[in-house]
Amino acid sequence: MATIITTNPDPHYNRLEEAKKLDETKTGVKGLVDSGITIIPRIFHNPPQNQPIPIFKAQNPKLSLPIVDLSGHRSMVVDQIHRAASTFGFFQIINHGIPKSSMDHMLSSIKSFHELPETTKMQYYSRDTSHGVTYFTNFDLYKCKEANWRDSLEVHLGPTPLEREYVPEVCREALVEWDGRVVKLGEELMGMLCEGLGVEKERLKKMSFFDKRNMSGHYYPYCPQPELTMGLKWHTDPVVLTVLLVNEVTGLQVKHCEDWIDVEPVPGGLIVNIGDMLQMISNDEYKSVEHRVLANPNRKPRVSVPVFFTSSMIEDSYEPLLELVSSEKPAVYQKFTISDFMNKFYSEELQGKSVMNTYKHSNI
Ligand SMILES: O=C(O)CCC(=O)C(=O)O
Ligand SMILES: [Fe+2]
Repeated sequence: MATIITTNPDPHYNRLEEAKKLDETKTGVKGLVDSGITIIPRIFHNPPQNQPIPIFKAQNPKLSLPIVDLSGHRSMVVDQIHRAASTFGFFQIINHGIPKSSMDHMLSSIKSFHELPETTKMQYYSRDTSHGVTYFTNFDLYKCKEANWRDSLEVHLGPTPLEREYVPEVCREALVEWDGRVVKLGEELMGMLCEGLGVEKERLKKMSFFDKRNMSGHYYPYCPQPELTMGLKWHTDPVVLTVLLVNEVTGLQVKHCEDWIDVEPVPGGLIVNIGDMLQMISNDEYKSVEHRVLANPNRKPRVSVPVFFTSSMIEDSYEPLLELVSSEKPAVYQKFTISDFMNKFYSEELQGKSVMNTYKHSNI
């Protein structure tokens, strides 16, 4: 029989009660910090083997993510993006056409939301996403083994038009503007990613593979014991593509050849990463790569704003594109629907790549 390793020697620790207690404060992790705690609750403790060691240092400081200058010659840009997406699964882009002022406005609006007076912010706290706007801590709080030191505001932007009245006023204007800009950029990136694969972008459009977008406004407050927990545990994104805006507080790490590498955000740049669904339909040509965020040891909060692109046709079947399948490179994945994929994703805690792997053909 397998030995069950428990890191919980405290007989009084009750995970569910601790989760409930945190949830009922409706002020998330930031609320804990504001209450002046210096010892983090047990629910945030990672087992020693999952704690980031050496703390705050990547294992391979010499490696860094490719930086792609979108103002370069198109064929060169397509080639660079193709290479980055097939290896790191992550890259940074500069000269992407979104003004710095718009990026700063988006980041400061998300920061302002999380720093609203508790009584105002609490009104948005919920685990019900039906209005398309929710503020919460740890979407998988009741399922995860250990919680992350992070709070989030989640907004469903499209294709169903955003219900503006549900969006907190402090970030409404910035968000609507960001959405408009990021949709254009996402389309442009997807076009180049398709070109790199030799696939017509119209094919994906017809499949509605890229028509939906969700935004998260994450806030990683100061953590008094950052060596014991994570800002966000390692995972891959269960979407097609992610365009990520971050402030200057570092913490994001990307896995590359068994090493964790630090992402040093380029001023004015954006981070782009391939999601599981693009890896699957590209028949493993593009890679959806594991990443994580360290708990923030700085007094200054870390703010990040990913926009996740995915499909709204949740009952349609998707599979590796026929153009990318041959006798030398047979289809790696079976057909999948977004609804089945997401049900599997939400039934587990956010850790690992297990969902994508469940669709692998058994002979691969
Ligand atoms: O905060 C970050 O930089 C990354 C967030 C992320 O990976 C996610 O929300 O999926
Ligand atoms: Fe992610």
